[in-house]
Amino acid sequence: MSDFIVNEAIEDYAFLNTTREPELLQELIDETNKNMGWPQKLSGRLVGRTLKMLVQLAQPKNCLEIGMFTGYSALSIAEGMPDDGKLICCETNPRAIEFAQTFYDRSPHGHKIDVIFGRALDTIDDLTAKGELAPLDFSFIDADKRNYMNYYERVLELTRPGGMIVLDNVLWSGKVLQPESEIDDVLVEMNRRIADDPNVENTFLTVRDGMNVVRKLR
Ligand SMILES: C[S@@+](CC[C@H](N)C(=O)[O-])C[C@H]1O[C@@H](n2cnc3c(N)ncnc32)[C@H](O)[C@@H]1O
Repeated sequence: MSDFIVNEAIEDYAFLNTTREPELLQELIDETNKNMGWPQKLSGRLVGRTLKMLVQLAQPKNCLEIGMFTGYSALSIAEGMPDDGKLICCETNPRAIEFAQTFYDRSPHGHKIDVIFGRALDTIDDLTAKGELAPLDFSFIDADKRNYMNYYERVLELTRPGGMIVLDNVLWSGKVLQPESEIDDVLVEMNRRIADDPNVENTFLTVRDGMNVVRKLR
């Protein structure tokens, strides 16, 4: 099934009428396509520029990314962050980490990014035990969908009131309309829980495969 559920011509039109990402990120896309398995995991311009815009407006200092891959979204987030901001990225693929680091080393925003190898839930527990994670200002959740509810709940606890959480792939290629698998059910339940929670407000964007933008109220 395609990752894109918006009409392809409309998707192309939106892409062509969105600010281009910096050249380094275009190079990162090309190199990911050439060198990495499953290059379609990379979120791309529409998601990346949306993240950059949100971060540019909110100016979060304490940020978390769950699921970094080759660093496209991380560099998009870092680009909008203040110079003294910190983005902690959780990733389990050592090759993706090595690849991403070569681009962070070349980016004027790379110094804002710290990568931690390992399963995100373990990393969150470790950092929380050391008092190094909360209060979060901004988080981007984009790793294994089976754990989405766990990620969301942990991150929500650690987010300060007024902080933001963005979840990618919340339309799950449209499978949320006719869930058939356990993973489909996780996405459906999580989207419903967010919309019903009086402690947050959200907007569900039909950008690419769906981005849920959540703001913690209290
Ligand atoms: C969709 S990709 C992320 C794409 C990236 N955010 C971007 O926009 O380019 C998901 C990533 O999550 C990683 N991942 C999967 N399970 C994980 C886990 N339990 N903890 C941390 N990362 C995980 C995968 O290795 C993969 O690189």
